Amino acid sequence: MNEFINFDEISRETWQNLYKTSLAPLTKDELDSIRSLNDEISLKDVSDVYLPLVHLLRVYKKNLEDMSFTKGLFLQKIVKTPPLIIGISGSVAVGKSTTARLLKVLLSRAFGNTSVALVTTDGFLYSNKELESQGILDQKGFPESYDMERLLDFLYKMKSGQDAEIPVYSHEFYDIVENETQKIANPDILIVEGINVLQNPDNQLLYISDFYDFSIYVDADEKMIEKWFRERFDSLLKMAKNDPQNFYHQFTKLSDERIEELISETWQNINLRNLHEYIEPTRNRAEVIIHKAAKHYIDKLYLKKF
Ligand SMILES: Nc1ncnc2c1ncn2[C@@H]1O[C@H](COP(=O)(O)OP(=O)(O)OP(=O)(O)O)[C@@H](O)[C@H]1O
Ligand SMILES: CC(C)(CO)[C@@H](O)C(=O)NCCC(=O)O
Repeated sequence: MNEFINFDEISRETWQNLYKTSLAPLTKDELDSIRSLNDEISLKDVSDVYLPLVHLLRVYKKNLEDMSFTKGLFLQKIVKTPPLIIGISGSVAVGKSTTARLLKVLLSRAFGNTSVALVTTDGFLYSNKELESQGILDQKGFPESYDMERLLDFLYKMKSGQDAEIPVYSHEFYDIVENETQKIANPDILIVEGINVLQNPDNQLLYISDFYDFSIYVDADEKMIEKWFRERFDSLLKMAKNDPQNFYHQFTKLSDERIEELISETWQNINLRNLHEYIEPTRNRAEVIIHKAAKHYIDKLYLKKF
């Protein structure tokens, strides 16, 4: 069966005209804050693709508020609207965190007086020490490398209006950071970004996907994603050159051939395998698939029909 049978394929040209009216242009401060996230982000993408997406999210948010109100009427009590939870998934290095950070800026702008929090599921990876003791350090990113129960518990707390503290992962240290946590205090909107956002572990009473009100899968041709993975690896090496604390520092002393081998092995045996086996199979659970072509240019989107 066609995987996209349940989706409308929408070209960028059609999408950008779906909601053009009454969008105020971005202010200089907003443009600066977007550029500071990643100075490569195309501002044309922001106005053509992300602003209509924010409008669609407004519809989902309103729907959630209406539902809480109506439920309250039925139960004859005040039901507080839970936070709108948005999941963002896709391959390693496809651009999930950049998309998530951009969306955070745009949602804060679009919904005045609304707190928007962003977390990455990287924080729910087991520490290197734990992965090593289970003999699965080379499977970082695979389902068994995450504490999914803790992630579920966190999402449950968020939906029930409680505060939470979660662990922090550092790409530079390649590990969970000891004695550091991220505090999340009862936001109105929560963005959860990670490769496993749409994965449902077996034998759980609660499904992770039950917590999302909206979900996005960032997609691209795998040759393209490999290119972005390689570019990011290069920039991590550059950043690590003069920093012996950085995990990537050890690689800066290797020959170009050895580095090439290392990148190819990591991509082929870990990240690409993970994409094929565990990440891509969750793609059709998303509400929206954002498809990127060369240079991160968004060429089309898929919107779930029902
Ligand atoms: N819209 C964009 N425009 C230009 N460059 C981008 C864009 N999105 C991502 N990138 C670049 O692509 C690379 C991967 O992006 P990012 O770190 O956001 O990916 P990710 O999916 O969150 O990766 P991971 O799962 O490993 O954390 C980075 O080098 C980033 O600078
Ligand atoms: C932390 C994850 C799992 C996800 O962001 C990923 O970036 C990662 O580190 N994967 C392991 C293989 C690698 O080093 O790319």
